[in-house]
Amino acid sequence: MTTPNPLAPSWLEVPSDANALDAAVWSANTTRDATGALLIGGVPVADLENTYGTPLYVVDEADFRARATEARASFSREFERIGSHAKVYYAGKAFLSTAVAAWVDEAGLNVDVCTEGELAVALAGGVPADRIGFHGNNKSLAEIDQAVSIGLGAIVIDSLVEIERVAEAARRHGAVQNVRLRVTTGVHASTHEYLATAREDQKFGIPLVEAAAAVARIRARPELRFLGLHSHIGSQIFGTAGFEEAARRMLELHASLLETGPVPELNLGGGFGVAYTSVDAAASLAELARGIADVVASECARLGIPVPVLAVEPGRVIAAPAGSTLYTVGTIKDVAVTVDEAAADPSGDARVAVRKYVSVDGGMSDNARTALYRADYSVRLANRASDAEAALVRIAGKHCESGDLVVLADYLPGDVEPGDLLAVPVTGAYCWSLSSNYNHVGRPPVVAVRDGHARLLVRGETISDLLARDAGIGAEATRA
Ligand SMILES: Cc1ncc(COP(=O)(O)O)c(C=O)c1O
Ligand SMILES: N[C@@H](CCCC[NH3+])C(=O)O
Repeated sequence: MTTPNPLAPSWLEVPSDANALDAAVWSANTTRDATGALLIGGVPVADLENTYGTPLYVVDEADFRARATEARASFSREFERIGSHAKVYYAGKAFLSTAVAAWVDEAGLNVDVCTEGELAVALAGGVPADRIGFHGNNKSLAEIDQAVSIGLGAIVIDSLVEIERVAEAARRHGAVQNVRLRVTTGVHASTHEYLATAREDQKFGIPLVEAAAAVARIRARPELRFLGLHSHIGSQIFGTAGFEEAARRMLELHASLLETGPVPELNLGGGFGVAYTSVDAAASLAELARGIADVVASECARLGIPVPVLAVEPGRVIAAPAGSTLYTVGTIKDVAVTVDEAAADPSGDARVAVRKYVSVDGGMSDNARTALYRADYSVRLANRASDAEAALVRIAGKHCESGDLVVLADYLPGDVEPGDLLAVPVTGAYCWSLSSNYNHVGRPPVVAVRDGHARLLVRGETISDLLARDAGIGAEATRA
């Protein structure tokens, strides 16, 4: 048994088996074959590497679809139990391609988009316009015009000026547009500061105290139909307490608005957290749906109002656990690090521990979350299993930036070597969608694996693609 490395974070335990695949973080159809190599959706990772190269985003299609179906079923079951009806929107920002849009459509979900790009993909994937919602704190006039012209299911108004903008577009098109109003409840969701969206001092929505006046302005426009309020408290939130508190605050306002007109729906947004490592304890969709339903039912009873139709917008909880990323190891360095407490030892007897820096062929360009939020991930050897003693590793990328890290800390078999394949789980949300071309590295492809077959969902970018976008007219002309 390996002794714990003093450089490891306190939550990270030395694994009894550094090859084990914890079901809490690996997609449902990830296994090891008889040789110890990973199979994802029944496809050997060596085949994926040979066909598509690395880095590679791999989506376990059956797992993704099952999570989409479960989201719809859990919220429908619980909301119908309290006499409501669920409208479940998949938040496309987590990860959207035309195939993914078709999967969620087939699972009976609506789709939530926040740009004309996401809208184009959802429509190209065959999602009917009336099942799409449009968000965003700064929708362009063109985006609003397009949304109204194609009869989008709902536009979420995010600021006062948008009331006029959407109404004007509807007037031009002779339409009546369904709208929601995004309200900031002041709930301080326990998540990374950059992922909290209902605190006072941020850009989304309008404050609770200004909402009634805004709704009056919406209702005064015959081109708009007020569907109800919208709240989204943030993302990667564990537990149900934040959502329940937001529901309470929203229902108070909802009830007061019912005194002056209809309010058929309430949208409580997304933000449901997932386990990124074995120590994260994420609530199940069933628990979340039950907790929200119970609070809504009791608040509506207390306020003496009918239970509205309830909308939710899960993204990460559907997409993240179904995805993983494959990398190839390039270089490895055993870096001797002075352990902090020992360094402060007056005897001067500083202790040194080794952190193994394992560098892979991707990095912050395919997974920005570690650099952006110091997000934790885990990692496993993918091309083989090994009995070697576990070593503390840090998985670094290939970018010219010391913060270019994919996995801050985990244990891998200590014989990890250049050429090995590594797999990082739970990368199905906000990895491809946040990817970049930093250092002129092309975005990796995305493949779906299912029943032993792989199919390309999104083509990777080659250096030729990047060069083709360069508007310079070639070295000769530039230098002339
Ligand atoms: C308005 C809105 N709805 C839904 C989501 C989806 O959130 P998540 O992927 O955390 O479920 C987001 C992202 O935080 C959002 O901004
Ligand atoms: N990009 C964030 C989530 C943002 C959610 C959208 N409002 C993440 O990777 O966790």
